[in-house]
Amino acid sequence: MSHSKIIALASDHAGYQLKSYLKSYVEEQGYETLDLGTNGSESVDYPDFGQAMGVAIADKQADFGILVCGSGIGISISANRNPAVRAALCHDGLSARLSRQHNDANVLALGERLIGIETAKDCVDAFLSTEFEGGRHQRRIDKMS
Ligand SMILES: O=C(CO)[C@H](O)[C@H](O)[C@H](O)COP(=O)(O)O
Repeated sequence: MSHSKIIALASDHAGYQLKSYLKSYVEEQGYETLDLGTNGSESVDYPDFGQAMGVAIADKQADFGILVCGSGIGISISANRNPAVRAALCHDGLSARLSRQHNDANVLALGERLIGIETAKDCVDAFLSTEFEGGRHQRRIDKMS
């Protein structure tokens, strides 16, 4: 099945393996991907990749983003400095689902050193299959803009 949506992915060195795995995972589901790096295990700085995600989302080069660093914390903080980004750091599928339903999150952040592959897949599946509910939640999103 092919999707019209483009998923941008970015990580630092500590998230590189999970980012690579998830890139293939979403491509197998028919999504187009935009890989913003990093491209190996050499130590790099997560703000460079969080900022790259912010630009990709702000410029509408991608519909959604997936960020990975060791904990997911640094790279999500970095991406959230861009006003176009609502990045949600998730450790379980329910959080990922709620981040879409209530927060209209457009970027999912994960910590490779904290969660396993199956949990990461649960998060991605929930994130990409859940719609924003709007209504009272839209009012709250508007207040953040
Ligand atoms: O930002 C982080 C922690 O808040 C990430 O986990 C980074 O990936 C981590 O800090 C990288 O650490 P390293 O010791 O340089 O590999």
